[in-house]
Amino acid sequence: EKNVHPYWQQRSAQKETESIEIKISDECERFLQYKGYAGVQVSPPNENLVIGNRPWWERYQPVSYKLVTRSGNEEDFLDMSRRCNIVGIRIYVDAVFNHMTAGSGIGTGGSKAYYQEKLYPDVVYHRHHFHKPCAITTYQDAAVVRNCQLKGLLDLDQANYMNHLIELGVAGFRVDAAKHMWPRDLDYIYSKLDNLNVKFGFVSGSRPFIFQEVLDDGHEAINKNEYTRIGRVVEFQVGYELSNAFRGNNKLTYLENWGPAWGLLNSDKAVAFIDNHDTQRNSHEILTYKTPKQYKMATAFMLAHPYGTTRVMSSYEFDSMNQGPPADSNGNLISPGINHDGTCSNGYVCEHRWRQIFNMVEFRNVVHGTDVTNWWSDNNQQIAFCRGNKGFIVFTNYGDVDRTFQTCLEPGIYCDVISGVVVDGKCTGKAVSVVEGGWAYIVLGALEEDGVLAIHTKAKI
Ligand SMILES: O=C(/C=C/c1ccc(O)c(O)c1)N[C@@H](Cc1ccc(O)cc1)C(=O)NCCCOc1c(-c2ccc(O)c(O)c2)oc2cc(O)cc(O)c2c1=O
Repeated sequence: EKNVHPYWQQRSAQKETESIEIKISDECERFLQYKGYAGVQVSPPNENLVIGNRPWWERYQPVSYKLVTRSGNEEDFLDMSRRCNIVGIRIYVDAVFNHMTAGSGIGTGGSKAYYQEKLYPDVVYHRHHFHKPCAITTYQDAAVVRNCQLKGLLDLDQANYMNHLIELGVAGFRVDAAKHMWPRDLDYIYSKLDNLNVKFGFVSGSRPFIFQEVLDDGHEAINKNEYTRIGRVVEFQVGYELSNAFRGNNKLTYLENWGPAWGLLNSDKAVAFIDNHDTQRNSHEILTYKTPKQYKMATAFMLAHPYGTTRVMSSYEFDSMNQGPPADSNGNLISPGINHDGTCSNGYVCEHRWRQIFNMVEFRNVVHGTDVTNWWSDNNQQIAFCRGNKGFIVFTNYGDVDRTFQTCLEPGIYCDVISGVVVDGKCTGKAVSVVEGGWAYIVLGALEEDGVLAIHTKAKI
């Protein structure tokens, strides 16, 4: 609280009535800034259709671009943007502008929108703005995928919504359903976007960071490479292939050439991630918090490897019966509580607060700019590698590791940042002794809580 203006101290005093967006402000100040996170991607902040049982996907049914949802209103959004940017945490908005909700009788919008007649009084659209209604009957014809309605959703394009968010201090956008929009249309929209707002600490002339959701399993007419010229693309293959490997369906040793050799986009064009809001609920292959050991190993590998700009998921618990966010009987969202051990309560998973994950965020920051060197494997399910002379990591997905490794590090005692943290110059988890020449004897049992051990120069005691 020491470096927070009294206004904000008074604000954060209001506990229970706080919106989700205010809670994100709190999290930026009390946690994210100290763990080396660079930003937060927030759920669509624009008004959405209210659907009876509040499914998670109602947030992807736009009714207007008014910044009012169950997560908060425009004032809350500005509070979040100000307080997070002050401590160096950027805000990225999940922008849904391919379509408006078709309503189609599945809900009631707050702004008197008339979906069937396609009149949205709170936005500038009218009938002639919409594509002729045709259903997406195939993903093998690019024109159909882009010109027809996605499952009854209405098509539109639009940029002033994003400029309003840029004015409020947003650093960039996840472009939802980009696959359903022509690259040239998106290029035109992006060209209309303002530079980032210097009042929030951005360097003058900075451009919004754009990352486009293009669900491309490699078997459809539309190819993710069509979008890399105009912005970054979220690389689903990262989550797919790392889930496959750490589930034991592929040998870890094959990860030696991880990157474009695996069919992945070039590193500077990719946003790498394991799971997202959609794959958590609709993919059976991609790992989630529900398989914690493998999930942490896949996330650790993604963060330890230089590939891409990485995104960590932070979830709330769900099951097939209740896929939506924690809410009370009136539908008001319940915010996460923070337990004494730093984990979240009230039905939130908060993977970003798991020690093995936030410590690997620090690992990634410490080794930034170095290459993967000294790759080792047992030709099967055990691998290890250095990142320059800054970090070393070892994985076992089968069998015990019990041997000496070249860690590429200076001699000394290093704390394993997976099994513990460094507190007052001591390791709460394992300690690794590196001798002259960088050699260290390391034990990592197959049955331990985590199948990873990682050390780096900032964890030296
Ligand atoms: O399951 C869902 C929502 C899924 C979804 C939502 C946001 C995403 O970012 C996403 O990737 C998926 N929606 C449910 C319910 C629904 C919603 C709208 C509707 O008109 C009909 C039904 C559903 O069963 N959807 C049909 C299968 C999922 O088809 C959707 C896809 C989608 C799926 C696979 C693809 O290869 C692809 O290119 C797009 O993207 C959306 C994006 C949206 O912004 C809003 C949507 O409704 C959807 C969306 O329905």
